[in-house]
Amino acid sequence: MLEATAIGAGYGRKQIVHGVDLTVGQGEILLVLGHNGAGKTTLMRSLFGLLPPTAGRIRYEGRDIAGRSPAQNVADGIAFIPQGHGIFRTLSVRDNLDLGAFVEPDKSLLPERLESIYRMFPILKERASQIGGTLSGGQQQMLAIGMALMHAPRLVILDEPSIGLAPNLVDKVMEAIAFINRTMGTTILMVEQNVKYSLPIASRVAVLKTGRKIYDGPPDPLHDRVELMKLF
Ligand SMILES: Nc1ncnc2c1ncn2[C@@H]1O[C@H](COP(=O)(O)OP(=O)(O)OP(=O)(O)O)[C@@H](O)[C@H]1O
Repeated sequence: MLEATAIGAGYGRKQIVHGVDLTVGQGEILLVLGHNGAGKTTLMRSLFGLLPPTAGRIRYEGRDIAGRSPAQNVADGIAFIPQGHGIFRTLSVRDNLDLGAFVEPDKSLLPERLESIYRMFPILKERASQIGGTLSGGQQQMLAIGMALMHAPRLVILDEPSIGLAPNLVDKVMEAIAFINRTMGTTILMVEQNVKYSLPIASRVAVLKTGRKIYDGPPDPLHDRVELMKLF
């Protein structure tokens, strides 16, 4: 579904990502691991169009998308959920969800979509009129995912959805991501630091180290702590 080849990215003259190849197959959950500062966020931002890559090619569903704007990518079925959720903190839960649907041209699809999100995250229905910024961290993450789902993306890019969450909430967020993947067929590209909770839901894993990919393969070998440590 997504095929990035020899991606380079950075800030000004500071090159952060060096020649990374990354493919995400239709229906996969690709987990991107790596220590702090490895360049995971920089890579995701460049794939989504927030930071134009300095090198390489990005193909999505067979089309070249390098250089496209985030708005064009959203309209083409890609959602990006940034670190720290990216919700509108001063707006209500319902208003956030409505804004998530902003790019959907067929508004008649929205009531059913909203109901399915409420079924998935009943807390969002209970708190529909509450101001987003007053939700707990876990609830804000659910809202960010709900907003993304309002435009029925085919590919969701998530940047560290577990950050700042208590372990029981991390578990719930991972469960929700796996559920969306399984029931809606949504392809997931997810950056995480929390190996314990993210590895069990991954179909494949890529590990970045100082801007280079050093592992790309099945999650199974990484359940072995010694193998995992070799990569960090
Ligand atoms: N806007 C920016 N301007 C300049 N340098 C930046 C910018 N954003 C990130 N960097 C640098 O790029 C490097 C990689 O950062 P990045 O956020 O991509 O890593 P990461 O793997 O996502 O780390 P973390 O897991 O801590 O979020 C770091 O050295 C960081 O300081």
